[in-house]
Amino acid sequence: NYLGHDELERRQIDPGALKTAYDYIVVGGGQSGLVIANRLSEDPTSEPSHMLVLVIEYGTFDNNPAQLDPTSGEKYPPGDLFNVTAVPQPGIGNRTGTVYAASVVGGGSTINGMLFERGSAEDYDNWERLGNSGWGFSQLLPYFKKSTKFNTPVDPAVVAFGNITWDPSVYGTDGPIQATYPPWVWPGTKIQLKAFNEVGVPTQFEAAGGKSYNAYWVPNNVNRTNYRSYARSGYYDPVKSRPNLSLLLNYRVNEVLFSKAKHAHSARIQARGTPNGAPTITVGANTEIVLCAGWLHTPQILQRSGIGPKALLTAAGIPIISDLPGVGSNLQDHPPAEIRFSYETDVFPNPTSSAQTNATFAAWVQDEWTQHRSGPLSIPTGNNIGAIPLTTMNPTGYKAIIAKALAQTPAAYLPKTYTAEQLAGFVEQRKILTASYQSPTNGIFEVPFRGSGSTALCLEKPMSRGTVTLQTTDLYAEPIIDFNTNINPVDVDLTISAVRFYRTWMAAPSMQQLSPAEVSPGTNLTTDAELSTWVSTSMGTSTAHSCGTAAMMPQKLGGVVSPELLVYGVTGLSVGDISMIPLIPATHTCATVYAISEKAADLIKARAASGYP
Ligand SMILES: Cc1cc2nc3c(=O)[nH]c(=O)nc-3n(C[C@H](O)[C@H](O)[C@H](O)COP(=O)(O)OP(=O)(O)OC[C@H]3O[C@@H](n4cnc5c(N)ncnc54)[C@H](O)[C@@H]3O)c2cc1C
Repeated sequence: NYLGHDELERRQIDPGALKTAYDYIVVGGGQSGLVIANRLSEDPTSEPSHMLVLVIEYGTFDNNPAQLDPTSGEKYPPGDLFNVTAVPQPGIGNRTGTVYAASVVGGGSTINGMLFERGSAEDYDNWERLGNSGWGFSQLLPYFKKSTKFNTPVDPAVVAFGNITWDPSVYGTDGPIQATYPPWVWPGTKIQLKAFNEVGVPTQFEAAGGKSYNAYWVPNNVNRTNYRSYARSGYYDPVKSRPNLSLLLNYRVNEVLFSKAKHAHSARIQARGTPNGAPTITVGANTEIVLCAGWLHTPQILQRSGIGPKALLTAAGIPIISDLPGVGSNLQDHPPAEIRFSYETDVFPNPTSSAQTNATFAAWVQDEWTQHRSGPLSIPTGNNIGAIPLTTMNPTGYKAIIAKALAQTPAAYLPKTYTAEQLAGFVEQRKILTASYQSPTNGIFEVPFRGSGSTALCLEKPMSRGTVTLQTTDLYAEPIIDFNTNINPVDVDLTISAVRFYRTWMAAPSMQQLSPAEVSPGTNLTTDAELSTWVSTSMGTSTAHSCGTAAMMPQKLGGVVSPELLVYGVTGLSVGDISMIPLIPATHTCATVYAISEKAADLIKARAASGYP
């Protein structure tokens, strides 16, 4: 059929057909898991590369054709997500906030908004500054390229109308994930860009070469005919004939099991939906087990396996294999604050009201899509981002915010469980973050825009840190999620700076043709105290960019994995997903996860080639 999924499902192996052991077990067939499984199973015929790879995925395929259309980028089908909530968040008025964790083959890439951008060079250089040699932007750029194929946009008239610019040299030409600009630009976007320029935010010619700050165009991960290009279509479907690659669906990895010498030798798995105590299967891994279960479950699996904070494991009755306090800590995201302006004299057509109020336009939109896969419905969540440096947002106040951050007692706003090592790690992070706060080449707030007056202001470099903690009374229940959103008052100060700057943007000369009228926060809220209250009632927990819960940092700084992505204190176990991020980059995370997992695969292959210790 259209997706060829009958054939795909025939390939999916039955638990009864499992071998006793594989060379590699990849835990989680989400975005990073499919990348790593593809690369590790490359070259199946020539020894010694004939590696048997098993991917174990909790979810299944999403074969709904609508999930491949750009409009799926804002739908987030509940069946493709874990049904979880965070604990009440004191920093945002005790609201619980949304949690996004994918539970489907392809993971986040199957359901995400298809905004395909990278962070700035500084974002990744900061990882290296934290003691992670080899992870700066120049070393990651080859992997960004390797994962991508940039297609020249199909409609030159749209490119000319929007003045969309790009530099093909920063993209790959034959990578598995396709990217391009869709054949539509809302006219209001051009006005918004011009207004940004007027308030000191220039437009980048191309952001993906390490310049994702100020204002810029962002491609979407879609193919030339505007179908979602994602881990399944790019890394899994094309390799379905490989005899050495197997995918087991609807199974949950409970634990990784270790030898006396603390070598990870097998995974214990259980059929999805079966109760605690139901039969499990143990599958062996001769070479390595790679955790790719995402920011929420990679730390949970580690903790269940005896790798995590000693006190937590003891409370849960789990024998300690490696006392790593950082497992499940360091949780970061981009908390969003919804800001709303109404454009009283909006241009036509616009994304806010034109399709609702003009039947002719609405019919044209549908027709354009069904006949040509073009027009407004070809845009997923958008193509324009402002990533605003703090020095631009708050030129007179940024030094005071930095001074406040540096004067804080580090433990004051961190989870009570933080050890001396973790505190030292946070102090290092704070040094780096405050340097970013005064950098003109790093975005601190993201303002996505697409011609409408309302958007989510996203805090790109928060000081607050959350946790993912095993339920000690039910190890197989979903873990306790605490984002600690805005718990550090510096995050509130940064958000207030962003709100004020948004107002400055709306007051720019070019913007006046749209007559922007503030709806929320509301013009009556002006003082720090008033805006602080607004922030706490309107900020959310997540933009689905959660990361950092098995961070790559030196162990003496509370890290969980080394720059080779190997888990400290054991052998044969690595992390290849978004959990390894030590400091959240100022970008949507999908492209970064492709680069991380491509690099992870190379690291794994290199150690296999050089012989394991
Ligand atoms: C709704 C949503 C919208 C987003 N929008 C964008 C966007 O527009 N642009 C952008 O750049 N980024 C976006 N992102 C972020 C990006 O998609 C993610 O950061 C990325 O996909 C994470 O990849 P991962 O491999 O670390 O985890 P995932 O892709 O989440 O993969 C983890 C996999 O592990 C499986 N799993 C979990 N536990 C177990 C277990 N115990 N045993 C076996 N399998 C298990 C899960 O089912 C899942 O398939 C979005 C994410 C979401 C969820």
